[in-house]
Amino acid sequence: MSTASGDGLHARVRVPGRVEADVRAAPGEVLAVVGPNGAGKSSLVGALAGTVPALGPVRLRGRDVSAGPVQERRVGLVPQDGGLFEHLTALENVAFGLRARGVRRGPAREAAAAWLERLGVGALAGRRPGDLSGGQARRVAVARALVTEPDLLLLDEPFAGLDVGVAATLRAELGQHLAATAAAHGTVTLLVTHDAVDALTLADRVLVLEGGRVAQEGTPADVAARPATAHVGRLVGLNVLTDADAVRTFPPSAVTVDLTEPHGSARLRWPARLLGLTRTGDVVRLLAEVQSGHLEGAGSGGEGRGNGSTAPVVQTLLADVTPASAERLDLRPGSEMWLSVKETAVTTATMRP
Ligand SMILES: Nc1ncnc2c1ncn2[C@@H]1O[C@H](COP(=O)(O)OP(=O)(O)OP(=O)(O)O)[C@@H](O)[C@H]1O
Repeated sequence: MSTASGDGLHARVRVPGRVEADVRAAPGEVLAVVGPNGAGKSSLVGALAGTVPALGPVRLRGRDVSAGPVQERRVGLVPQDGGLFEHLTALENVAFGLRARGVRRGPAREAAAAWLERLGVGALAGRRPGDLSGGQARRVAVARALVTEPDLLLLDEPFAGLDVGVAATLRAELGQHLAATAAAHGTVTLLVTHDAVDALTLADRVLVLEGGRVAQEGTPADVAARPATAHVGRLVGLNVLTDADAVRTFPPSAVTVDLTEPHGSARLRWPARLLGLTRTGDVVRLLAEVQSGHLEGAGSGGEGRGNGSTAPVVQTLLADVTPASAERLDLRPGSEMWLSVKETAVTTATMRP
């Protein structure tokens, strides 16, 4: 196992007329790449994978791989369509990358079977892609990329086209796999997405591309609090809370702000501290810090939620209020308050048991 993680990724990608971007990621980091259609996301992925001709160095673990043969880049690619070979079984698809690297048939199949098992599709090892559902095929494609222990994992819209529930479950599980792979191998992940939930739940940092250039770069909370472009503003108009058992999303407009603990049925609520506020038009957007271990459910269905079984984690939430409310509540950075949201406004994705 390679634990020397070197310098992670540093690439200066230039695909003339399509994209020009300086991309850096520390070992183990997950970088979400967002941007409107035609921004250059797929061109960037192709350039890093070596499938789109590009200029500029691509340094992985301190070594420039841009001049060498593509098959020698330790890059795992999950393309938008999954890219599975139709004539191979799931197991053969996953073993393929290892075989191409000279791993013998027996060990390659063993490793492939183990990864299919980890992705929850071990029982489907003998099926061909045509006999898998969209979600199952995506799991096989992810297993195929991860089995090779890549230095760089490229996920191009990994949840596109899946139905919402399948995407939510896979997203939550993928987060765990990415964390494990990052810890074991220092793998850098670059995740292209059109979905704010992906960017906010899975990424350590977000890179915004527009017109082939980097328009903004920062932590998900930074980018969500101060989006540099209208596209990003629309994209990140969501709160995401990650707990041990579930990922919950809801819009800032659904959050209610009170100075004392609110009562009422079926609301989730958190004591919070205001970090900052910005006014845009008729809306004041608040950025606040909450401890997710203090997540409290009122009314029905509150079991297992923030019940102290895991250490509280500080997370940030956005809340949109009217300028009049902000004034009435005398909100300023450092203010203590309560945030709450109706359970019906929350979308919950639970992990596969
Ligand atoms: N094969 C190609 N040859 C020439 N230009 C291309 C090619 N593919 C894409 N482009 C152009 O390069 C620019 C970036 O496209 P790219 O597909 O990388 O964007 P994207 O952000 O991935 O878009 P989308 O979200 O629609 O997939 C666009 O102006 C596009 O028209």
